[in-house]
Amino acid sequence: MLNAREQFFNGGNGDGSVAAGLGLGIEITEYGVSNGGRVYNTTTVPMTSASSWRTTTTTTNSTGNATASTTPSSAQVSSSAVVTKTPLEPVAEEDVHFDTDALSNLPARDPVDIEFKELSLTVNLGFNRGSKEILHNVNGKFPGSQLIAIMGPSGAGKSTLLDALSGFKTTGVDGSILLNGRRRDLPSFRRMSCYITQDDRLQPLLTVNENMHIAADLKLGENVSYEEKETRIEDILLLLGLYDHDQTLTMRLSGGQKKRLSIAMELINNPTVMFLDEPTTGLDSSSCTKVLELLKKLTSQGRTIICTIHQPTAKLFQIFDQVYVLSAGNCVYQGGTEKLVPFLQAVDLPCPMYHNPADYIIELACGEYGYDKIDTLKSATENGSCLTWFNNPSAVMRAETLMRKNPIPRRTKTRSLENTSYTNQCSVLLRRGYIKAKRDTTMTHLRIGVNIAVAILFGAIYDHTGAEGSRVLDNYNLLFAILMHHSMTTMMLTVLTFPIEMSILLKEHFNRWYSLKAYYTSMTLVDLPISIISCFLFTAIIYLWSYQPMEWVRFWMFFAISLLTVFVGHSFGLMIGAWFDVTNGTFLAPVLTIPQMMFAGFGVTLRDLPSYLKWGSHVSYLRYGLEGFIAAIYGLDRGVLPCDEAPYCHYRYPKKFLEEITMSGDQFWNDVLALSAMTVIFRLISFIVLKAKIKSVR
Ligand SMILES: Nc1ncnc2c1ncn2[C@@H]1O[C@H](COP(=O)(O)OP(=O)(O)OP(=O)(O)O)[C@@H](O)[C@H]1O
Repeated sequence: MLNAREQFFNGGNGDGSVAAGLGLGIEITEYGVSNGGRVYNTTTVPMTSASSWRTTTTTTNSTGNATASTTPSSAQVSSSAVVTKTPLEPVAEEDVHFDTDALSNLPARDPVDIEFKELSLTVNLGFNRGSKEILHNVNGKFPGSQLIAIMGPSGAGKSTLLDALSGFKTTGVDGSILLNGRRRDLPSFRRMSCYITQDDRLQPLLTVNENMHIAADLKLGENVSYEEKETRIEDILLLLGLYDHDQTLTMRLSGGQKKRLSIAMELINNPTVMFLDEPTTGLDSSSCTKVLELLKKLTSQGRTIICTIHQPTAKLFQIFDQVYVLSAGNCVYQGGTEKLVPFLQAVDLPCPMYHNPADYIIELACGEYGYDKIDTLKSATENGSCLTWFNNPSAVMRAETLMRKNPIPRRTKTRSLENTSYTNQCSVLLRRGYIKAKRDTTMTHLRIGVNIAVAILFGAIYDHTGAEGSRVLDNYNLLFAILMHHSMTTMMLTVLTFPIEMSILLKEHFNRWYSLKAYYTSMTLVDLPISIISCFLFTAIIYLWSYQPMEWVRFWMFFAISLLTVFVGHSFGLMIGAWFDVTNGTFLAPVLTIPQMMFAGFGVTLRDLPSYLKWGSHVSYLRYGLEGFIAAIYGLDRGVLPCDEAPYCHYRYPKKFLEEITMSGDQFWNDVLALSAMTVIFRLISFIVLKAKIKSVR
């Protein structure tokens, strides 16, 4: 005899037969018995073709958890198996193929039961605005090896609950979270779990295969052989239907493929608990089904998978084992998906005919049928404490039983959360950075191209200014323009691109791929060659074209100041990019550069600055850059300048020019020191800001 849920989703009549609706669809009727009464619920699922049926065999394991396997064959019925039928998607040529055999190569995990009691989460609303409680003492139990959906209307607190359970959010969290009956030890829990964000934070310029290898090298480390990593990657790609796309750039993948790649990358170290924030958002119904079916398969090996989902269709809803529904931070239902209709009947809020129960409970949770109904549901579920509506309530183990059944988890000696050493992390991240840089049209190609183009433009405008005594002021303008170019281009590029990188950093760092220190070191090192190459090309072109003094020592001094200005600009941009989002960053970067220009000694000489503003010139990196350029071009006792273009040559003697701009031309090493110190200070601040940012989102 089919149970209520199976009949609801299959349209079966209790004997395995299906009520078909003459090609338009199938009418599905669910009925369950609760409190002595019948619950009726019908819905219509469109049917693509009469022949497209797949048989799902649902077996019940010893813990009462349902496991499902899908075959395209005709029904197989055994005493312990219930045969259900679901419409099969038309198989397109490029349709995804999940190789379930590959699943058997992934080591199974010991299931972990998650329980939370009186869980509340309060956020600070900012200075003088007080705080707000988002989760209100909710309770719940997520048994191991199950696919669990956290549902609820928008703003109900789904993501917040997921954040609290995964340990992504720790500030303002109150109450207890138990793993197999014991209080959660966050570091060990983070070692066994992963969090997959709603937006696919993937490296777009790497292929699927490269992304997988980087993840494997970061998560499995040097001790696992290449062959072993390769086998695991192959298995996961086969399992997730990505094997045929392993040479495709991630940015060219479809939404569903990106989602599967996010899952694939986290599967490499085989987590026991997986948290997914809205894995189906932005996907078409077929991709949604594929992603959820895949997750369901993963639970069969002991993994507990918890995802938030907005409002699943009837077809998607049936894939979940258990559902947890929130309304304004309170639990309004917890239990098996098949028990939802009987539950609603039991609380006297029967699901109307032709209504998807998932839709109906959300409507109730939204308060569409009155806010008193929310209170009714909340008290019926005892804010998540009630286990009556679980698929198999008698199989749900109490915390004490779980504690006795599961040994005390081993404590690891290492304090570090990452699986591999700092040097391994740096070398893998450097490799990833190198691949990205090679393909990055903005940070590499455009940057080098812009440097060449601007150098040519400046060269054409300031042709010969470096050698001609009558054009010293033009040359001075050129030096300042070069300075602005070096600082602004790198700064703005960083301000615009770093926030995107930041979101990937947050995800990967939380999932323990690498430490912030390793990330920062590799990021700094990856940028070095690009900065040096683009700066050298620029310097060579402009130096020759504008006829600056043909002395090697002056050339290298000029190049050194240019490069240091690039480093300061990059570090300054990084500081702003780490602190602010793109909008605020693009506004602030130029705004903060203007005072630096004012204090550079270019418009107003350093001598003429009001005494109370003199400090400004000491903190302006443009001042040190300009002074360094002047030392390189007009310092070192440069001789008399030729004056071929004009009869009157005011600055024939460079010393006179130096006097007028109140620069001595012998401060080169001080300027180098000041620029280097500023680079280090800005880098240090950026690191601290990044660290604080990572902490603050939690
Ligand atoms: N840091 C915060 N400061 C203030 N309010 C917050 C903060 N974080 C979350 N909230 C509020 O908490 C409530 C729950 O947010 P949450 O993102 O968990 O909802 P959700 O159910 O996941 O919604 P959605 O489905 O729309 O993503 C919302 O009203 C949200 O505005």
